[in-house]
Amino acid sequence: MRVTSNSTDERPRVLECRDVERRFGGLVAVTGVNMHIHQGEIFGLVGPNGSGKTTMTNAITGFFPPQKGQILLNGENITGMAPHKVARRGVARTFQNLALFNGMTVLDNILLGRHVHMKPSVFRTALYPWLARPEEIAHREVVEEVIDFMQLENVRDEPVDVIPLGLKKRVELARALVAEPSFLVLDEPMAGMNQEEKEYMARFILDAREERGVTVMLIEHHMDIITGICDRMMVLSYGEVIDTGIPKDVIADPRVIKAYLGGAHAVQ
Ligand SMILES: Nc1ncnc2c1ncn2[C@@H]1O[C@H](COP(=O)(O)OP(=O)(O)OP(=O)(O)O)[C@@H](O)[C@H]1O
Repeated sequence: MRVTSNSTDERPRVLECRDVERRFGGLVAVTGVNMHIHQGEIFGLVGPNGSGKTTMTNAITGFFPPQKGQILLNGENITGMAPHKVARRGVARTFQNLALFNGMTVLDNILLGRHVHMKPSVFRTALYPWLARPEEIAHREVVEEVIDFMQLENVRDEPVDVIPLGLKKRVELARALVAEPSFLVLDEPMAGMNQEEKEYMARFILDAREERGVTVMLIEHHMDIITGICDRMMVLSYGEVIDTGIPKDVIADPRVIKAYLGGAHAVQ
């Protein structure tokens, strides 16, 4: 099914969520969520702890499908689709808690992000290793280019567990980017970072949009980052949307101020 935009923004909608609901037992984690993200946007998703941000991320990426509503990616209904199939459609994500493989190098962790493009031809590769060579070289080229883009050259051969948190978060973003996504979902990519590291990460996200044409959904608690780099934002509270719009307007909304002052995070 194709969906056309009926807002004043004529850009195609990469993502559209319609009346999405997800429950866990008796707990309604999100309900009645309507949202859309245009091609090329950086879209912020914010809300106090437990408001349903990660639940929406998991619903979109196929990890926990919604029980009600629809999710459309580039006009295609992907509701309930398995995560690997969503990934093959150009969606990559990072996780709130680091999901890197300790003991492996930075390079090998990033290389894992290419798995969506790798052919499962273990048998053929074992018998005829030379057939796998061109494919491996192509994967390596993408990885090298992303290592350069994310400025990880100096730590490429380090075990990932010994590098600082700011760099680990950068490795996660690099692993998502080597999948060559068109839509990137970032779940708190700046958690635990100092100001300088946050600004670096914000720059990489902006560059990913400018230089790689990626559309971004950004979950963040740091309101200064959201207002600084997002084109539009949406606020969830207790699993429901309380406002969507350009950051300047949304952070002035009394309902948003109340939700934040009632929670752990203040609007800055
Ligand atoms: N797998 C799960 N099983 C049971 N309850 C869950 C599960 N995932 C989320 N929840 C509940 O759903 C609600 C929304 O949680 P969610 O993690 O989506 O919020 P969040 O906005 O991402 O919070 P945070 O900012 O703390 O990460 C919470 O009450 C949470 O306890």
